[in-house]
Amino acid sequence: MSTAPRCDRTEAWSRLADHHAGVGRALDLRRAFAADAGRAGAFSLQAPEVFADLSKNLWDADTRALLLALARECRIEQRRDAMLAGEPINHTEGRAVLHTALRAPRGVAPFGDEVHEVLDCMLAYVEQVRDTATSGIRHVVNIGIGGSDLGPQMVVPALDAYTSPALTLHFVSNVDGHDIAPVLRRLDPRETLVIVASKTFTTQETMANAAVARAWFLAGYGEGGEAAIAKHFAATTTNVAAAAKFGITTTFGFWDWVGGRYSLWSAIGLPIALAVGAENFRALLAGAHAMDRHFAEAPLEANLPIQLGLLDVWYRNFLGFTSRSVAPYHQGLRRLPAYLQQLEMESNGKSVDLDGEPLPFGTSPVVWGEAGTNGQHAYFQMLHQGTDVIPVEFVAVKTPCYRAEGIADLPEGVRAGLADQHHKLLANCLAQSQALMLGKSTDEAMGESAPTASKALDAATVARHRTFPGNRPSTTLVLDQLTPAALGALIALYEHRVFTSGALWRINSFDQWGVELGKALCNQLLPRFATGDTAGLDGSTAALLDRLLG
Ligand SMILES: O=P(O)(O)OC[C@H]1O[C@](O)(CO)[C@@H](O)[C@@H]1O
Repeated sequence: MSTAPRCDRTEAWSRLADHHAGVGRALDLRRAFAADAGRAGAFSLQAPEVFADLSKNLWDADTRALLLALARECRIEQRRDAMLAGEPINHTEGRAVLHTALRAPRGVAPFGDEVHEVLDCMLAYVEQVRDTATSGIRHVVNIGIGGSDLGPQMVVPALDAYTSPALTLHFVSNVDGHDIAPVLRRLDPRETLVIVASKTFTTQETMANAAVARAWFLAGYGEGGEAAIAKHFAATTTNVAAAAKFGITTTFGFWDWVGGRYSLWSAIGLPIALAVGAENFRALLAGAHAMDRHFAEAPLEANLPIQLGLLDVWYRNFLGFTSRSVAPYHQGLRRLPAYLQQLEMESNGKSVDLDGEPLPFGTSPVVWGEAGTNGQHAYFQMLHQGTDVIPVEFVAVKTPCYRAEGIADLPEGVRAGLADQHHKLLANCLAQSQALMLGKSTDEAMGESAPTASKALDAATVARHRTFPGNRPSTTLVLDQLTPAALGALIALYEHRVFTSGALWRINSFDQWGVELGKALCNQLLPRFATGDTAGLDGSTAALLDRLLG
């Protein structure tokens, strides 16, 4: 276990506290930009595939220098290297954390051969299935939850431009039958491949859905159904024996050193590879690997994941911000906030350090968001004028990319309309970060006409309602295009950023004991749904059970 100090026990932490008490908490972005024409450049970083404008954040050169000193005192580089070398840094489960090995070129990483054997095998299978004229498969249903669902569910629409029109992907995760029933209702078992994705192959939701899918398949397939399961079901799991017991013979394995929320690069990525093909899946891995190299090799001053992680610590522990909103201005990235919720909140939602000592400071922020511009018409009101300051992370993509067969045939007028929409999208993205920062003073509001304001109110009252405090921080990440490589790099960037804040907080970012209690209580409650027995339950749970069964 790392002996590196916890962030709050370092000299840099005390210096940051002093800095915060002085200029650090009073930084005004408008004044900072006015005083420094070079601020945008000084606080921008280029990492592989991802450019980051960090200049609209509430920090200055001193803040950044102190945060970098904090990172060094917490031995961030040694801790990173320990992870990359395969040391068992997930000490509560005695496991290494080696998702980076899944995207390293052959021969480079620990376990490289084994990883590439499975990858080659999986991608050969992918190409067979994608030859739909021969395979007869037109639909793929991925059954999995959490890390066995969110990654593929986020990546497949993001890479829509690269997907095959011959295969349609469906995702089922919830134990609620309202998830699987509408999916299966529309499908023909003879044209369907069901993937049962579960690291453990014991997860209640996934096992229940897999059993329903199996029953649906056998009922719909008719004669020869049992034998056809070999062709129409595949499993992605570390528990190959359990998959075999379920009756699945096509299995792609992975290893206990791949955390569920870090697993889209492993066999759990099978639905992604089926959607975009082997070459594009390899490009996704290569993009992530490029970001891994950046994380491993760039000096801290130029290291984007580390700087993002440091900003997260600054915001959470010094400025007291409890949440961060993610606004991808690309409809294909609409599931990115949900994906990041698991990545960050399951990793860093911890309240004891590596030694099990309670932490005296906050850890994971709430991560939430929605694709722009949709979020603007929902919760951005609160971001601009609410009482809480919530840093926003914008993701913008310079060049749009549509699935060729859909767009090339479209009339010129439609294509011109799409190009115009893209500029509107990007203008909205920039305008939101500008508005958050610039705000609008009451005097400015007084000077403007407000034709829709009630005539019953005096001008000063109306102006106070139309005032924006401004000085609200944001980061803007820019990708040139949402290619498989760019998406791989973006996801890896987030993984390493979560590692960085977790390492400074000296927590184990790679276990998830917090999900266990609810699972155990659910298993205790379940038999009561058959018997109606409420004996020994707390009053609320007993009354709710009665109501649900009555
Ligand atoms: O892949 P499995 O084993 O079905 O687990 C699914 C998910 O359940 C969790 O264990 C808890 O939510 C996640 O960490 C994991 O991604």
